[in-house]
This record gives sequence, C-alpha cells and structure tokens, in this order.
Amino acid sequence: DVYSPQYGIENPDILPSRLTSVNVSNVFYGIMFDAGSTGTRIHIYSFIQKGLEPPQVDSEIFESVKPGLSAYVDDPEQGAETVRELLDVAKQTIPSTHWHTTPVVLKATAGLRLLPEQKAQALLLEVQELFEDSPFLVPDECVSIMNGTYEGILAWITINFLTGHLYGANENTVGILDLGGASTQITFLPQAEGTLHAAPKDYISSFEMFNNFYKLYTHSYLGFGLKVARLAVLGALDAKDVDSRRFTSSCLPPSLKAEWKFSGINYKFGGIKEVPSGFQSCYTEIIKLIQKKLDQQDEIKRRTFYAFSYYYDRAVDAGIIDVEEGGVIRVKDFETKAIEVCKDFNKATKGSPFLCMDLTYITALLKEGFGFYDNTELQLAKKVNNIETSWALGAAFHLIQSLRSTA
Ligand SMILES: Nc1ccn([C@@H]2O[C@H](COP(=O)(O)OP(=O)(O)O)[C@@H](O)[C@H]2O)c(=O)n1
Ligand SMILES: [Ca+2]
Repeated sequence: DVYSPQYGIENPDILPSRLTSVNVSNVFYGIMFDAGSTGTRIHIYSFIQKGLEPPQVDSEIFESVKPGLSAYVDDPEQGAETVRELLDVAKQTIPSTHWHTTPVVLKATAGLRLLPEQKAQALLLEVQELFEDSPFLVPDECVSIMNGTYEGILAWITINFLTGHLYGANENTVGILDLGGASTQITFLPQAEGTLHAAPKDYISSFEMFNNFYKLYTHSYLGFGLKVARLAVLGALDAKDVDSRRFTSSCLPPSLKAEWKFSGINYKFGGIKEVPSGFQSCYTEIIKLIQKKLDQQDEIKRRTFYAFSYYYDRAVDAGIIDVEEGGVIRVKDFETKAIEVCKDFNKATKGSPFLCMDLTYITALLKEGFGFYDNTELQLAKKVNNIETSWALGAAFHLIQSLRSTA
C-alpha cells in the first residue's frame, strides 16, 4: 500500500469546513475502535492541524468494555450491542456539527483472528450495520480484522509520535513491545545493517506516514498473548474434552481448584500437589513452549523499548511499578518478582492465581523468546502525554491519511 497524503487540500467530506486557508488551524475528530481479545475500546481523538504540517493530537477520550467481541461468538447481536454503548460516548462528546465528517472504524485483533472465519465475519457484519446506521462517516472497510504486521507498525507509530521521535531524527526512535491476550508484537526501526539481512523477509515492512518513510522490523506472534499462553501452559489449547477435564500446571498454587473463562469457553484448572511447584519447574514448563519459536535479533539488546498492555498491567499487579506512573525497569525485575511470587503462592493474593505463571511467562518471552539481556531496560507506559499507548492512534493517523489520498 502506498499512501500519499495531500495537505491543505480542501475536502468537504472529511475535513472541517474551516479548512479554506492553510494558515488557520483546524480541529477535526476521529473514532477508532480496538476490538481486542479481552475487551473492546473506543478512542475518540480530536486533532489540530496547522497549514501543511502533519496533524497533532489535541485530546483523547478513552472508554472500554469487557469481555471482547470474540466472547460473543454465538451471539453477534449482543456483541454489537457492546460497541453501540461505546459509540454513544462519541455522540455525547463530539459536537453534532462534526458527526458527518468524523470517520468511525473498528479493527479487531487476535481474538477474532483465532475464531472460525464465518463466526468472525458475522460479528463484524453486525458492527458494520451499526456503523452504517450511525451519523458518523463510514469509510470503506470500516470494520475489519487487522493483520498483525499493521498492529505492530501502528503501535510503533503511536509511541514514536507521542515521544517526539517520528518526524526527522530517526536515529532515536524507540522500539515497542505489546503483549495482548492472544498475540504479542515486537517492532523497531533497525539501525544495524545486519538486522535487515538477518531478519526473515516478512519481518521487514516499509511504511509511509505523513511523507516520512520507515523500514521497520515487526512481527506479531499469534498465540503468544498472555491469556492464550496460559491455555498453552495448561495444555488446554485445542483440547477436546474441555468440559470434563481439569488442566494443571506447576505454575499454579498446588491446592488451587478454579474455573476460568476465555473467549466464551469455560476451563477448569488447578495446581499439582505431587510435583514441586515454583519458579524453576514453571520456567522449565514454559520454556518448552517458547524456545526456538521466536526470531532473535542482537540489536534489540541495546535499544530502548516501550512495553505496554499486559507487560504494564502485570508489572502493576506484581508491585514492580506504580499504576499511574509506570517507569523504567530491567528485564530481570520480572524474573526477580516471578521467583518471589512463585515461592509463596499464598502471599500473591492480589494478581489472581495466575500471577506466578504470567510473570514467569513474561520473563521467558523476553529472555528466551526475544533474547533480551537481564539488564536490558524497558520503559513501561500506559499513557504518554495523556494518550493511550496503543496501535489505535497510529491507526487513526493512517485512516486520515488514506481518506485524504483517496478523496
Ligand atoms: N488501550 C489499551 C488496550 C489494551 N490494553 C491492554 O492490553 C491487554 C489486553 O490485550 P487485548 O485484549 O488487546 O488482546 P489482543 O487482541 O491484543 O491479543 C490488557 O493488558 C489491556 O489492559 C491497554 O493497556 N490499553
Ligand atoms: Ca491489543
């Protein structure tokens, strides 16, 4: 795909009517839905654009509902209902004079990628009908399953835009690590020539945004999100007799017996009394799922990475970072905490019985999967300048750009 943004061109369908002079700054809006595997979210952005410069984000309104669309696999109408609730927020916050020029788009990620095609399409169709009945601008392909390459690239665009690295000085761009429920992404702009040669061909993607051109390393690993990883550790992925079995792991409190629902399926799970539980046996279990499954690039050990989504949430639950502040940590902080939590399951009341497993998985993913050093620093951030760290802003920029180039 090649997009050529054309600034300052008058386009009454998309831009606010005030864009008649390039000297006037213009306010316009965009609505991006993130249909993730664990929840659906709305991002309502207001943008300001001055003349020929790329648009700036003025503000974001963010709301979310749980569970995600994939949980409504057998009731698409009810699934669309959760989207309607969120769309009402947009009606309440965007001035009605701007509704017909404000694009609304929903992009689904790994939860829907994992559903049978027909079921996923039925859900998307319900949402599309909802959008078409709304007063907002409905672009072509307003509702879709996003491919994993875009998920990584667009999150990279968001974080580098928010941290001021996007236009011009490419040497200082930061990498991103996104850990969802069902998939995980790694994206960075290679500086070492060797990375471009060593990487698998389909891990290198060229992308243009606001007249800048980027050649990125990016990959989305489907099935390596935190929640699907839990099922893999438990041996419950694709298991046939889900109703009659209890799935066990040494990563869980030995006496635990509980139930857990994911993507509309109920799983019985628990610990193992017969074998030693704790970090070492848990790590050994998990490594089998990770070793040699992910591409490793030497360069990442020395680069700055922003990590968010479950990296952030579980670090908060484990007390590694403050829920509001986030902060800089090292890869080994996850391991240190995992060892502590797995040693005394009874103490870990806060972060659910899965905290030992999750922290151990994150440690293994970072070290054995991507090949980070113990000492590699990670920036944990939920928001930057009050805007969510998510692919959604990058997707909104991309949408604005493509609407303009096809207008
Ligand atoms: N705007 C957002 C969206 C998701 N998330 C986090 O992303 C994780 C869930 O990922 P997800 O439901 O998007 O799953 P995937 O479809 O990306 O695999 C949770 O830790 C959420 O808190 C977030 O921190 N901010
Ligand atoms: Ca996500």
